[in-house]
Amino acid sequence: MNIQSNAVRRIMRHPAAEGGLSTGAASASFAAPGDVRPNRIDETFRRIGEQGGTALIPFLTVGDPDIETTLEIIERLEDAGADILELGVPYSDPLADGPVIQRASSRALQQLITVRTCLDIAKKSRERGVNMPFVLFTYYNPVLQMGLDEFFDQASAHGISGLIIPDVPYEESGELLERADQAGIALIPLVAPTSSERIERILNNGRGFVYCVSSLGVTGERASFHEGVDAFIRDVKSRTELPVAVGFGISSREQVERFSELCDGVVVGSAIVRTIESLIPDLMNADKREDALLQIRKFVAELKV
Ligand SMILES: O=P(O)(O)OC[C@@H](O)[C@@H](O)c1c[nH]c2ccccc12
Repeated sequence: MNIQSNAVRRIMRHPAAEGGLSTGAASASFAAPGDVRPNRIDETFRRIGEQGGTALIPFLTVGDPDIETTLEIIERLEDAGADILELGVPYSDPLADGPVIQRASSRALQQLITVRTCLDIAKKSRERGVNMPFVLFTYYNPVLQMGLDEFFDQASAHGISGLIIPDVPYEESGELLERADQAGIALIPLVAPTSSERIERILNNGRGFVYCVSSLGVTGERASFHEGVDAFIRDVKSRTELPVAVGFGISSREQVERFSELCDGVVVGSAIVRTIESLIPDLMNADKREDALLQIRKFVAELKV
């Protein structure tokens, strides 16, 4: 199938995601706060909300196991029904990540993946007809290394819609929020069951969507979640007009279905990264590559509710 037909196929599946076509939404279910320009993340949640669905938000580590494979996996994720994609910038000290994503970061760093590579991947994916909004996930150090001016100029130019920086607390994110707003990029806040009295201030400065962390600790598949997680998500939902997504530990359709009752989106990272990891030998084998890519697509398609 040539790229042109891929692009057509993708646009036909997500016409509203193009942003150029009206969804006919009389009232936005989820409005960007204040005068912040709505971006494609808002449109995506609104479209899915109107359909009574839940946004599926995969995370992958860019460049794991290599750049071309990441590009092909991104296409399969969209084909599988992913609605928004978290593009993870590999980092040498991923303090919030469990062993699966730590290993993926190490493999990607061996490919010399940088923030710029990740932005290039975003641009190349667009050229290949991928429509879903991209959320760049990065620790703060790579952004500092690049310089804030250059980072936001390049992120905006490469079509990044959202940004998650887990190691910058809300209290120190004033300049980042200002620059992200200027660049038209949603700085997505993370809230945890322990955020308590800080939640109000975090939500008041939220953009794009609110990322509820389901459990304490680091990323990684879980059989159970923080005991008060349902009440926590309901509380966050009651305090914001933004869409609310939950992540950390989610790895099965049953878990996605459970959380889709409570929120507007579900983030799945480690389970997808581990699936990719388990298939690396086949992904590197020309005779088995296509089947391995199909297995990744099937795994993710099973998570779409
Ligand atoms: O991997 P999990 O348990 O499915 O959780 C999502 C997570 O991968 C992704 O959102 C993420 C990757 N690294 C992070 C660090 C902090 C918060 C979130 C993240």
